[in-house]
Amino acid sequence: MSVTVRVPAKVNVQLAVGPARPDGFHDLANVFLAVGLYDEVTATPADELRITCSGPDAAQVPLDRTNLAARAALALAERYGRPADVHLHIAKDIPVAGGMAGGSADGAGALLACDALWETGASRDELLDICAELGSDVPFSLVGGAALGTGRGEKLQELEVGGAFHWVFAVADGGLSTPAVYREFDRLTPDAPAPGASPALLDALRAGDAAALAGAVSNDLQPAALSLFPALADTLKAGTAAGALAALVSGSGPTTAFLTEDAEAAERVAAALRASGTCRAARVASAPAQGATVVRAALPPVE
Ligand SMILES: C[C@@](CO)(OP(=O)(O)O)[C@H](O)COP(=O)(O)OP(=O)(O)OC[C@H]1O[C@@H](n2ccc(N)nc2=O)[C@H](O)[C@@H]1O
Ligand SMILES: Nc1ncnc2c1ncn2[C@@H]1O[C@H](COP(=O)(O)OP(=O)(O)O)[C@@H](O)[C@H]1O
Repeated sequence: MSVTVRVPAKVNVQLAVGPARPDGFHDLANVFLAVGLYDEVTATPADELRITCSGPDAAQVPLDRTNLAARAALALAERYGRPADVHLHIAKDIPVAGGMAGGSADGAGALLACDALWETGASRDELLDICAELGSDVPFSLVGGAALGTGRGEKLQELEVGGAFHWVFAVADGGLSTPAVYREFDRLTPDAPAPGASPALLDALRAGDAAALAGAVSNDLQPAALSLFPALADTLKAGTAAGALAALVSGSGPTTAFLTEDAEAAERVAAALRASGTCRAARVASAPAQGATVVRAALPPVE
């Protein structure tokens, strides 16, 4: 038996960041939107825990127990007092270290896949608790759609979305470390106010209104990401010049995100970004996307 789970990437349409807390994390008003770029995690019984990864960025993914998929399997196995005897294969399509929560997606995907394979009977709330232990963004990868994350981003309130939004993601050459971007935020923003969600942004999501959403998106980590990766300013300019309604850094970056009017506009902006030479790749995706979902449960092939 093997189980395959598909998990989406995310963009933060609002990322409001407060001051550093005593535990080193930052309180957030983090409006997550799941987008249609996916990793797939397949769990198959094995003698011991083993991680493999395929895809263009596979070489950048750790295959040891620091991999979020491995940590998810170990956490679930520990909770249910059983061995984590599973092979997890990650088919990776989400850019690595790009601010699109690819590692978090694999953590949520592995958790759901192992849960189905081991038939633990864990409740949704139990799975969400394990996700929150794995990382601030992991609960959202399980839930998908759109949600407001408060606390360090792990406390979720699901949001209504009234229509499809069409995005382009420009993948940068290189990655950014999330802790380094938060540290740069602290340096640049010594008096950060308490974060709050924007009512105009929540209205725009509810209405499915791309122009209104474009006027309301914001990312408090963007100045920090630009400070550490100044070339991103050229990518943002190229997408804006090509007609994007809004251009912003995705989360801690360095992937940049462009909101467009419709699917055709997204293809035009993606082509212009590719031609601009300011990014490694440009990917089109629509939102909202479904959270972690079992897409296949199959018996092994007969030998
Ligand atoms: C910035 C965001 C926006 O959604 O995502 P990415 O752009 O990295 O994908 C998140 O806040 C990243 O969440 P995630 O990547 O899960 O972070 P974690 O593993 O929990 O924490 C990694 C490190 O990021 C910093 N961190 C994270 C979350 C938070 N609310 N405050 C923080 O200061 C801390 O330095 C922490 O040690
Ligand atoms: N399954 C995974 N996929 C990708 N990166 C992972 C994974 N597990 C752990 N990591 C580590 O997490 C770091 C951040 O990766 P990722 O989640 O892709 O980016 P981001 O946090 O910017 O969205 C990587 O540099 C890598 O060392």
